Amino acid sequence: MGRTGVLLLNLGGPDQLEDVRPFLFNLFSDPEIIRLPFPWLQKPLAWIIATSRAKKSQENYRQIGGGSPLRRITEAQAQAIQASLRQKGHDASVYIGMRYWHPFTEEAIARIKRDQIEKLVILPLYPQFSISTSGSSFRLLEKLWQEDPALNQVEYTTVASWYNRPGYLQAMAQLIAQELDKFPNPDQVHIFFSAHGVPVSYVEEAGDPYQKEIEECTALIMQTLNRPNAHTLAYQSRVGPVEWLKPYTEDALAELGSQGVQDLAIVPISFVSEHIETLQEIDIEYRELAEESGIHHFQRVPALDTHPGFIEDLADLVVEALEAPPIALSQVTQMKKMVKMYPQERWEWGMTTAAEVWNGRIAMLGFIALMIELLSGRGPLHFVGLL
Ligand SMILES: C=CC1=C(C)c2cc3[nH]c(cc4nc(cc5[nH]c(cc1n2)c(C)c5CCC(=O)O)C(CCC(=O)O)=C4C)c(C)c3C=C
Ligand SMILES: [Fe+2]
Ligand SMILES: [Fe+2]
Repeated sequence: MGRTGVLLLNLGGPDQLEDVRPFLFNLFSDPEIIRLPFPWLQKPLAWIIATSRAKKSQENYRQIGGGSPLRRITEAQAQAIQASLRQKGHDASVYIGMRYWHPFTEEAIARIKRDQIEKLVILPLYPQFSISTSGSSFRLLEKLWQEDPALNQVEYTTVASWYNRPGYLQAMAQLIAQELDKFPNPDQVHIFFSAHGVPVSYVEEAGDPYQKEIEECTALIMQTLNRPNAHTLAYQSRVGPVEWLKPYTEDALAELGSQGVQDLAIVPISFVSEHIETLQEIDIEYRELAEESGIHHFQRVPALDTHPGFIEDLADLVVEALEAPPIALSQVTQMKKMVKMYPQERWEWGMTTAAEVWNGRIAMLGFIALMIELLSGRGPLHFVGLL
């Protein structure tokens, strides 16, 4: 067998406060994160949102030590997977490809080429598939493959999602059980699954399987845990004025508090590492909100990070993927049936030339209004909290 590699895909996060604004710019420049009918608007809008959000976001990163721990944790996960693969007799090199910050996916691909990797497993570190996460990274890789004929020499396979793996479910159940057992009455504790949200339109219009996979994952974890506790699933980290998946975490916490729930264990479910949304949003903001709502005992279940059972399961997943027939990047997006990734075939309201002209005029007016709002500090986007 030739040289083997594993490419771990992840989001990336700012290493220091100065990185926050360019990191946000990269994130909002991604059409899978903000979907605009006019590609030429993408970068100016990304610049505006990144610039206006940077201060608030920097403050959040300051509260967790001045940067994201994501790179450090992902590197530890990569090393642990590599070591586990070696123990299983597979001499593979593990690479990290982040979508919005260093080490970028492009850098990982350059290393893979330099090391003359012949067989590659592409493995997102997101248990569930979303257009906005794994989908965005797959799309970028598709583009890199199209642009560089040398990559055709790499025989690769792709893993779309893996939220139903027994080893992952057991590791999650074990971490939850450990947290429940810290309470005086473990069976009375309400288990609160908090998933990262996405806009409703991703699921209902674009066919993102994310919500379905999150719901199935929650049910499977509860089944594996095999305890009598009540549980809730809600969605956190909403950005912008559009409707996101509901219930929102803040509303569901307030509702449970008003129902008299006092003991609660919150489980971050869409991400396998500690990051800004566990360390800041849950540990600081939601904790405060829960306490105000009367939930006096609020424990957060830690992220998996380098949990040995979890790492071993990912290493097994890599071995299985190497032995199974290869899955192409294009197949992965088709497998998630109906998923329409940007650019969409044609926007309904852009079918006629007249409509195109009007769409352009409206977009230009919107852009001017946005600039005025940014300069004046007043306007509808400030009102709804986006700026
Ligand atoms: C599975 C997890 C994630 C989904 C789904 C997701 C969708 C999504 N995110 C934004 C906007 C932002 N995300 C930000 C940070 C961030 N997002 C995830 C995970 C998912 N995002 C993680 C792990 C992180 C943190 C990385 C780190 O630094 O530790 C941010 C920046 C932080 C902030 O300013 O709040 C934004 C903005 C959208 C719009 C979206 C779906 C469309
Ligand atoms: Fe996000
Ligand atoms: Fe957030």
